[in-house]
Amino acid sequence: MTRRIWIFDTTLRDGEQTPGVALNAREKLEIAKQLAKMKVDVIEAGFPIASKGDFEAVKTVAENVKGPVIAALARANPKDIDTAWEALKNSENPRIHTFIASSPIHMKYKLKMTPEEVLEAAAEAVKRAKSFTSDVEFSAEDASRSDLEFLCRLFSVAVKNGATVINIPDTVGYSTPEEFGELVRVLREKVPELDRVVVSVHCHNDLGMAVANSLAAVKNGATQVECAVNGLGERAGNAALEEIVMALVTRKDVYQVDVGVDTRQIYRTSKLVSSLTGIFIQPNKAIVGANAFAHESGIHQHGVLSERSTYEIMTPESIGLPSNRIVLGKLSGRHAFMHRLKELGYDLPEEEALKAFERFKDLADKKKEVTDEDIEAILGEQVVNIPKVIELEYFLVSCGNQSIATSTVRVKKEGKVIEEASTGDGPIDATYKAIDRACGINCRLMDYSIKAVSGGKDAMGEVVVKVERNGKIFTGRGLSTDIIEASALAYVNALNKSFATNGGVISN
Ligand SMILES: CC(=O)SCCNC(=O)CCNC(=O)[C@H](O)C(C)(C)COP(=O)(O)OP(=O)(O)OC[C@H]1O[C@@H](n2cnc3c(N)ncnc32)[C@H](O)[C@@H]1OP(=O)(O)O
Ligand SMILES: CC(C)C(=O)C(=O)O
Repeated sequence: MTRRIWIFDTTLRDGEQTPGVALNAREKLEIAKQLAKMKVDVIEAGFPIASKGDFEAVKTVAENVKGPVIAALARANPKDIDTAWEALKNSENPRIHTFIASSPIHMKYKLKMTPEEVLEAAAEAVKRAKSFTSDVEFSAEDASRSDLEFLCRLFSVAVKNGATVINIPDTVGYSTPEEFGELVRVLREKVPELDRVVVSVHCHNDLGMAVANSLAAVKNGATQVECAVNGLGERAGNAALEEIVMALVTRKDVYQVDVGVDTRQIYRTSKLVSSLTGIFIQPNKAIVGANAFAHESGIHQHGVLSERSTYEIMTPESIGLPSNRIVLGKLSGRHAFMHRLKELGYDLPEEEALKAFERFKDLADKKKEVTDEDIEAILGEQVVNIPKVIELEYFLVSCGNQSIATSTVRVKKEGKVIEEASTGDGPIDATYKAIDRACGINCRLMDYSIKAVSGGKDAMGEVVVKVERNGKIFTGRGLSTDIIEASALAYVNALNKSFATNGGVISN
């Protein structure tokens, strides 16, 4: 039989210690309900002595969230413990979590207590908590920097006085995985009482090793892992719940343990926590970052499109994401582009598709991400194949709120390169007049419209113009990340259509 690991979620307690985060009772309840839906084993709802608001929040969670154990934190003193119980007492599964520091630094400078006094306070705290509930967790704060013999005595005292969960925190994220795994192993060996209780770990991420340390602890017999959604927590945060769970699930061959978490709720939980705490998730964050299941480079895209497991070690569906993402950009290749064309419903002859691919690559050089709208726009331009009697080679505009707009354009016309300049009512009018001069024509702009056809600051602008020449109206369309270029291209496109009706001849 495989060992079952308890997932103890501390998003609402240590997670709330993230600088800048404060959750009210309603927000804590919403997150707690989602954590229960995700089937975590324990929800640490808060630290009731901290404030009236946190007391109310823990009480609200305790009274309304069914399923997981609801824990509340308390220092090793009667008032904290009584207050924690007052907040928890209506829960169907209440746990008091009491703690005291055990390292020489913390005992001397912070608590100003001798080791014997700490032992005494721990024993009293656990006893008092036990008078309220059978489920009592005891933590030795800064355990990883404590004297081993003292830590063994402290844990032994806590269990003898009724603790049912013993937690070993790496409070300042100082341990390495080898050291921390060894600490768990040695404690289990030296403190026989630990056989009767849940052995828990609580790792901080100051050196970026919280998850690795927690997993090393699991390898060495820990049966509960304390963690927070999105890795929230004091300073650099706690071990990230989603990383712990997915590591245990994905590498079951290594850890050989089970968890009760419904992993398909991970993504939704992460989003909810991010939006209620206001702490944004970095795109390359493991499991829940926007890029965790996105593929941008051609070789990877080709691999994933042929067989997902080439570059995906877990499925996006397993964390509740509908699908992976093929991001089209300058590093993408033909396979991914053709695949997207098919998804968009285009079945182009190979030659056309390759032409579109070239245009896509040109655009991708100017733009971070090429969206579906960009591709639609590229194809829209390409399908209407107008002979290019004139081509815009170059333009330069100068304008400002205190100066007259001037535009210089270089146009290739019937094989010849012509440069002209003009002033105008704004940069676009000046550019259109300069193009007219270069072509030796006169036409009237009847209509002009512009819209963004994709999102973001680097959105493509699509300009549509209606131009009147010799009594006929021609529509032109231009597309670029630069709106003046889009405007000039639309105008040139309309002119080329007008020349096409005249057998490709430019006449006024
Ligand atoms: C490692 C962790 O994450 S522990 C949890 C940390 N979380 C928090 O601190 C958030 C909530 N905290 C608070 O709201 C406040 O700090 C309170 C309400 C707990 C205490 O506030 P105050 O009474 O104003 O004390 P303050 O925070 O300044 O100092 C902490 C006091 O608790 C004592 N203390 C710290 N840990 C413990 C402990 N585990 N058991 C007993 N006493 C403790 C300190 O020695 C200090 O005592 P002193 O006032 O006699 O010098
Ligand atoms: C209270 C304990 C578990 C803690 O948060 C820590 O040591 O980091």
